[in-house]
Order: sequence, then C-alpha cells, then structure tokens
Amino acid sequence: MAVFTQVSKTEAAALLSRLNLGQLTDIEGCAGGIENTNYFVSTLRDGEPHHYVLTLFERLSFEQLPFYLHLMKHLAGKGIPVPDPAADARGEILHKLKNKPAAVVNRLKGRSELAPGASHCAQVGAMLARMHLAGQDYERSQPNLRGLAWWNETVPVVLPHLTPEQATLLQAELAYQNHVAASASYEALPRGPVHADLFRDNVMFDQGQLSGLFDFYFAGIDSFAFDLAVCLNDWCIDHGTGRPDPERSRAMREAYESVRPLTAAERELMPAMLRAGALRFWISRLWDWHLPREASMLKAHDPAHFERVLRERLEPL
Ligand SMILES: Nc1ncnc2c1ncn2[C@@H]1O[C@H](COP(=O)(O)OP(=O)(O)O)[C@@H](O)[C@H]1O
Ligand SMILES: N[C@@H](CCOP(=O)(O)O)C(=O)O
Repeated sequence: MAVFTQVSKTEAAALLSRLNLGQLTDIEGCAGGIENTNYFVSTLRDGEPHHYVLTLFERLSFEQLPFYLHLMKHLAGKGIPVPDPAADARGEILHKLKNKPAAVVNRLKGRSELAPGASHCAQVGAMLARMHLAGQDYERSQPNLRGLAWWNETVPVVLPHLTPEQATLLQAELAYQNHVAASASYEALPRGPVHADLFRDNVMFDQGQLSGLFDFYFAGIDSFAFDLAVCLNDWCIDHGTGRPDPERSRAMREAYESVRPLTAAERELMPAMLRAGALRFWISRLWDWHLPREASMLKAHDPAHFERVLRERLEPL
C-alpha cells in the first residue's frame, strides 16, 4: 500500500464516531494501491464488529471527489457490488481529515484474483456491462482525468527519460490516438461513467464468485469501449510476455456482450481502444516511475509491461 499521510487512532476514531459507525477497535495501513492513503478500520457497534476502509485522497480535490463518491452510491443503490460511502448526520459523504478530503466506505468481502482464469474474466466482463448500464442515468459529469488531454500534457514530461526508440513509439501512438479521437466513429462511441482502471487488484472474489469492484478514483465520463479495453489489457494478458490470451479475451468479451452488445462503432474501434488502454497506462506508469512521490509502502508499477502490451496490440504492418 501507500500511506502518504499518517492518521492516528484518535483522529480516525473521531471521524468514525461522527459518522455513527461505532467505536474504533483497530486501524491498519493497507497494502496495495498507489494513489491514495488507505487504512483498514474496524469498529464495534451494538456489540457487532464492522469493517471499513478509510481513504485520504492525495491527488483528487474537494471539487473533483463528489463525482466519484456519488457514482459509487448510485451504483451501490442499483445493486452493483461497490463500496458505499458513509454519510454524516447531514448526509455529506465527502469528509475532511488532516486537512485532506476523506471518505469511509464498507470493506468488501473477498480477495483479488491475481492469476485469473476464463471464469473470472467472464464475471468481470458481465459485471462491467451491468455497471455501464446502471450508470447510464447518473446525472453528474466529469471527464476521465487520465484521458487524451492528460496524455498530451504528460508525454512531453516523460519523453526525456526514454530511449530514442521508446520515444518514437510513444509519440507515434499519441499522434494516432489524437487522430482516432477526431474521427466520426469515435464520436459515435456510446459513453457514460466508466471505471477506467478495473485491473485485477480492483476486483474482489469470494469463493470464486465476483464479490466487489472498487477504486473508482480514476472513473469519468468516457467510452464504454475504452473501459472494456482497459479490462482486456489487464485480465486477459499474459503478464510475463504482455501477449493477449485468446481464451480469456473471448470469455470476457462474450460475457460483456451477453449483457450489453457492442455497437458497430465499438467493434470497429476496439483495436484502437486496446492500443489506447495500453498507452494510457504506459504513460501513467512512466510518470509515476520517473517522477515519484514520497510515501511509505509505495511500490511503483513497471512501465515496461505496458510498453510490451502496446507493442502486442499494434496491428501488423
Ligand atoms: N472497499 C474496499 N474493500 C476491501 N478492500 C479495499 C477496499 N478499498 C481498498 N481496499 C484494499 O486497499 C488496497 C488499496 O486500495 P486502492 O483503492 O487500490 O488504492 P489506491 O487508490 O491507492 O490505488 C486494495 O488493494 C485493497 O486491498
Ligand atoms: N492500475 C494502474 C495503477 C493504478 O493504481 P491502483 O492501485 O489504483 O489500481 C496500473 O496498474 O498502472
């Protein structure tokens, strides 16, 4: 995990009590994650133990956060298994701790499946499609803050750290994605709230059944096809080589389409979206790797993985 900001027992207890979640019994910094400070906290309420996650947001602002937190509430209300932010007596779900924005959500059951098979991929595909449908009437709007504009801003920052060959690939792919984004097919892609980071470590399984999706803090309004591509690029890739696994890819895509069939524009642009998904995480990993932040327990992800995934996704010349 990353703990960028230390929270004392007293500070956590005061917040939990204000949210009427019970008396703090345990607090522990949690492993995994690279964006925010997360603590697992346990309480006793009416004699029963309850388990929550306390998050302090390190990059997102008080203005940006309502989009994510209310989206989680909206999806939870529609039966999608996502963390439900706890409200105070005034109904406010965004709080302040150590002068930072903070939230407390229920702790999901289960564990991440880091070596998924076709059944896991199918469950993720079907749940992603359900989530896209459930989010369609969500009224708030916020762009994907790690979308094309951010790629254009960040590529020049990371370029000095690359070999000439890597720099050529990164710039060429960015130019290609700018070109795709200006096309009529791209304009025709169905859009809505997307997770945009639904990797293996952001999904829980309990006894082989999907039990939760979390970490919505890269969500935004973007194309559903991009969201599916992000999932295919993580769940259905061989992490050793960066190569797509045909069986897992088919399982995820068919399960997605059994809930929400892809449109003609989505089918046409899926190869471009797979490249976009690889580019997005290559850029963010380069950025985290070469311009790291201070944090205890922070482990940056290897950018070379998404360079390999991108090369695999390029259509043969
Ligand atoms: N609602 C939750 N239920 C259960 N575990 C959670 C929940 N939220 C976070 N976690 C745990 O905390 C870890 C880090 O959370 P994550 O949201 O991925 O952090 P970051 O935003 O820093 O990337 C996860 O890998 C998971 O183990
Ligand atoms: N999934 C991204 C990193 C984002 O971190 P997360 O822990 O919030 O998912 C990657 O693998 O690069």
